Amino acid sequence: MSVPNVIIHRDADMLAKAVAARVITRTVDVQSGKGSASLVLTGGTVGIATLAEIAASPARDAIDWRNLDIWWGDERFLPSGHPERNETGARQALLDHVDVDPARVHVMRGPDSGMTAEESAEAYADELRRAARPEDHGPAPSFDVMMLGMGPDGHVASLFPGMPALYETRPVVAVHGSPKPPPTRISLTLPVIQGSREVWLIAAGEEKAGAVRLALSDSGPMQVPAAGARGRQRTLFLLDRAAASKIPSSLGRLSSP
Ligand SMILES: O=C(O)[C@H](O)[C@@H](O)[C@H](O)[C@H](O)COP(=O)(O)O
Repeated sequence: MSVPNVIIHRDADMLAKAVAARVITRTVDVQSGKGSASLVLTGGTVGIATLAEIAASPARDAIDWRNLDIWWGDERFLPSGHPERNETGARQALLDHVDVDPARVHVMRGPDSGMTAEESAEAYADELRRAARPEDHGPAPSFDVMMLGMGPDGHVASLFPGMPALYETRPVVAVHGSPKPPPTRISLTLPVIQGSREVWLIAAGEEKAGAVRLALSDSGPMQVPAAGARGRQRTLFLLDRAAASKIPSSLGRLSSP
């Protein structure tokens, strides 16, 4: 697992713009190397703001949208089209505005599919398994970039502190009783997160500062799930000043003055 690199931007707005630029550049680099790329999206405020900034960027068409797989780190178990679904936010902010291949937009199904949360998690695990290549050495693709938001309690995706989902070895899990509403969710698990080539944890706001500090310390993921947010080749902690305000200054330098 890679050691996190901390990059600090002035505020949440600059953070979303800078991450958007980074997504575009990274995707173009990966596509020029191997043709297609895979990107895992996150819900949450900064996650969706980042997608809106990608949509607004004139450079967005440098991406070959037809050769991109879109996945989610987690989803709220609500019917499709529900305004609280991470998918709905991502479609409105970005996916409805670019030429993605609908067959490569891999959504986690809601109750309107007729599936229970457990069945939906299994269906997603099957989809991941089908997409995995021998070089991924596991039941899920080794994603090129996984973006993760983080809650003030240190949760990432829908992996909340102290919950059994953190011990899960299957790639996808149904989560019940989430402390952040809605209570039922579907989430990728730590082994899949840690199998990603790059993991980018994105956080803004003072209420995240304590969790950011712990996620960079040697806390275990059981207490602070974000401490398990590490990619195989690269881990970035992309923060605004407020979210970075409790980390030792040796760890990060301000990137946007
Ligand atoms: O379904 C969700 O809510 C998310 O995927 C979740 O993991 C989110 O990214 C964090 O809670 C941060 O959310 P904020 O940026 O809104 O604080």
